[in-house]
Amino acid sequence: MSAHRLVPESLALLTEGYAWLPDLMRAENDTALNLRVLGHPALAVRGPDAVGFFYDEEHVRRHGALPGPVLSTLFGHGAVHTLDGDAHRQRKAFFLPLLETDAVTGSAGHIADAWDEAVPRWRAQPEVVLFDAVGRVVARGVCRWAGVPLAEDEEEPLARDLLAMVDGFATAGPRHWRARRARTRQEQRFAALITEVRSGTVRPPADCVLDRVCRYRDASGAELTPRIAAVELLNVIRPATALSWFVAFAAHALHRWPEHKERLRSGEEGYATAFAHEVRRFYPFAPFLGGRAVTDLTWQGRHVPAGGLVLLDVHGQNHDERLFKDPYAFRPERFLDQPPGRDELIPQGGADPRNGHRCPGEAMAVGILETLARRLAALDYQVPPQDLSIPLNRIPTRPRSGMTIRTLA
Ligand code: HEM
Repeated sequence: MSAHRLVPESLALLTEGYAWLPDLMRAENDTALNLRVLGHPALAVRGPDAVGFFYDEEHVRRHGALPGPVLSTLFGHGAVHTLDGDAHRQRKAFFLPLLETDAVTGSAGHIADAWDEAVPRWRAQPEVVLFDAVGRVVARGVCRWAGVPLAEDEEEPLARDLLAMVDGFATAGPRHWRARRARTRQEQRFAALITEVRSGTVRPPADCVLDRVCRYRDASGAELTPRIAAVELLNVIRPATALSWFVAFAAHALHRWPEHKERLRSGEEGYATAFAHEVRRFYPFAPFLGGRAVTDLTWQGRHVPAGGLVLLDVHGQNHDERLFKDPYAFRPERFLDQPPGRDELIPQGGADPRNGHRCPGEAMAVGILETLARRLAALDYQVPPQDLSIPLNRIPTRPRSGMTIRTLA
């Protein structure tokens, strides 16, 4: 093992994307690695024990770890992602009801309805780009569920902005500037909505997400400013549209390995859940997560000084053969008899979402993906010739074509 690799890692990240950390780990044949990122010492780790190490607040803090361009696009400045300690616990409480069964079935139900409403429109079109079409379906369904008013003609522009915010967070080019403009536009729009709810001009259903964010109070008893409330409302609506990526991946999997279609259609007990987990494991989404070392840390004999970066190799862990046999085979069956271990499968972070930063929308994401994968498998469509490659140097990646389908009547 070399003590510190001196490759210009930030450059390597841009050129290698998802393969960057896993390749470095493979070269060292290890599950931990010292490296330098933008000239700073860093420690990259993976594995269930490393998840415990990474999510221990005595070890790693999030404040100051997320680059400004990521906040200006993906999460929003002042978002829950950037908080630590009591401030984080208090803010996270707003998101914890998302873990409940009601939220999972309610959101999936509304999104399923929006899918059913969209299918006749798709049948009237020669071709549909599934990635974009699902963005619109999810935006419509999740807004209905969250109590956010959305006129028919607002759906498409909202969906486009939400997808742009996710698509543009990890690049310096035009996609990034599109993402920034999208965030500014939607933060302003949602902040105005929050002001209208607080003044009584708009009356959302009691206890819906919109109602709760307007009433939420932080540790000092103060309500959130309209902008921060808008940021957190968007942190419910926006990640739901990330399901566009996973539904496009599900369509990719059904095209490559059509045998899964029948099993999804048959309604076989547990199969759709196993399929959803395998899509989240197999296909790349979050490459890694990062925080700052609170103090001088040592993990498996490797050190990182206080203030150094600690990276959790999400993509590498989801493809680690020590955890998943034959990791580059798409096999939902692996999750049929045994659900994924909490700290083994980590596409949406690890550890307990109630205590740390793990995604509070994970059960919702699985529920929505299961529901839409079943509907996709039940839909009669053809896949015309197109570029189905999934470039690993694009973050977040997707099938290049967006998965174009021709629906059959
Ligand atoms: C495609 C689906 C999704 C993916 C891949 C995803 C992924 C992630 C990841 C990787 C994190 C960071 C975990 C960490 O920093 O430790 C996260 C956090 C978060 N996610 Fe998701 N997510 C998805 C869906 C959702 C949904 C549907 C919601 C809400 C409805 C949601 C809300 C959040 C929030 C609020 C956080 C911040 C939590 C915190 O900092 O405490 N996500 N998500």
